[in-house]
Amino acid sequence: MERLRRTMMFVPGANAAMLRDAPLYGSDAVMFDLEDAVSLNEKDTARMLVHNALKNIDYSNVETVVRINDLKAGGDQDIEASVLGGVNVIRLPKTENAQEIKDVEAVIERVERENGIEVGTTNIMAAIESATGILNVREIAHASDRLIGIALGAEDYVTNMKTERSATGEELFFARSFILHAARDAGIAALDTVYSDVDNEEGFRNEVQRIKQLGFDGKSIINPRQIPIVHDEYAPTQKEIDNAKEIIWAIQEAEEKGSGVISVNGKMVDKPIVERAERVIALAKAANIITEEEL
Ligand SMILES: CC(C)(COP(=O)(O)OP(=O)(O)OC[C@H]1O[C@@H](n2cnc3c(N)ncnc32)[C@H](O)[C@@H]1OP(=O)(O)O)[C@@H](O)C(=O)NCCC(=O)NCCSC(=O)C[C@@](O)(CC(=O)O)C(=O)O
Ligand SMILES: [Mg+2]
Repeated sequence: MERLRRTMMFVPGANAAMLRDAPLYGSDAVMFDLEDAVSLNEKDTARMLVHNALKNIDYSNVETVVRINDLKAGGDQDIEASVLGGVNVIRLPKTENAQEIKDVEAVIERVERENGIEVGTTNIMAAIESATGILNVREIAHASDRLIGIALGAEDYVTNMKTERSATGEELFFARSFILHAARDAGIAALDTVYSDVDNEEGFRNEVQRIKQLGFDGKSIINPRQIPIVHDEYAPTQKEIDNAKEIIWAIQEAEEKGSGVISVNGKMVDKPIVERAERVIALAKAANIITEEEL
């Protein structure tokens, strides 16, 4: 089953208490930051804290991600500490071209080989945060078999574009659409950017509704209070669940009779509609609206 990535919560790598409590809040992924949330004089401490957290804290089903520094600024040491800690995903910030992902992959592979870790265990995510990155996102999306997703980093992106973030987000529409198309073309996840105004619940909810409608799998977030809002917006309604169940049962019945297309409540149902119904069921299970056993 496809892994859900509705919420990927940034946790500053130098904050030991936040690293400890991060998995308790219920996000789909926790993302330990060694880059911009860590000051230069705390980089070594943060790397060590993140390594120890990965090794000693039970993150259970919560996917672990580490946002590393540029390879020229300690990123190789960040990778080593994270891979040895058993991280699931390395996130490269400010990715501008495919070669940078290949370089990250080479370091990961070396660390895996040298330490008896099965080669290919560690996944990669690319965060795109500039015009150059957006224009190269198609190649980036295909740069490595380890790449499981692409994320937008809008704070750096709008700075690079010489603008600011607005409530309606029109300055991000092209970047979001381009990232989504590249991710879907490569068959990987698309993650939207952080919403920095943590106390503005209404503005955050509006943004979540917009990015869900565009097609994003989820969002990078910065605070536990943002988790229930995203999960709530991504949770299907009972009507959507009932409709999805009906579609799946009907297509199973049709396939038994040798047909791939049928009509449910007067509407044609074929493969893409079945795929959408299956996603509704997966989201309903993730939100504990229905049990794993149902369907
Ligand atoms: C925003 C704020 C200061 C608010 O603090 P507040 O104190 O008001 O929060 P409260 O709600 O009161 O906290 C209630 C309880 O939750 C605990 N708690 C809070 N946040 C927690 C958390 N994240 N992890 C675990 N625990 C947490 C807290 O310790 C407390 O625990 P307790 O005392 O026990 O009750 C805080 O959240 C925070 O630091 N967030 C992370 C910020 C960060 O990482 N920024 C870098 C990544 S973005 C970037 O770089 C831009 C980007 O690159 C992005 C891209 O690329 O996508 C681009 O370009 O766009
Ligand atoms: Mg950034």
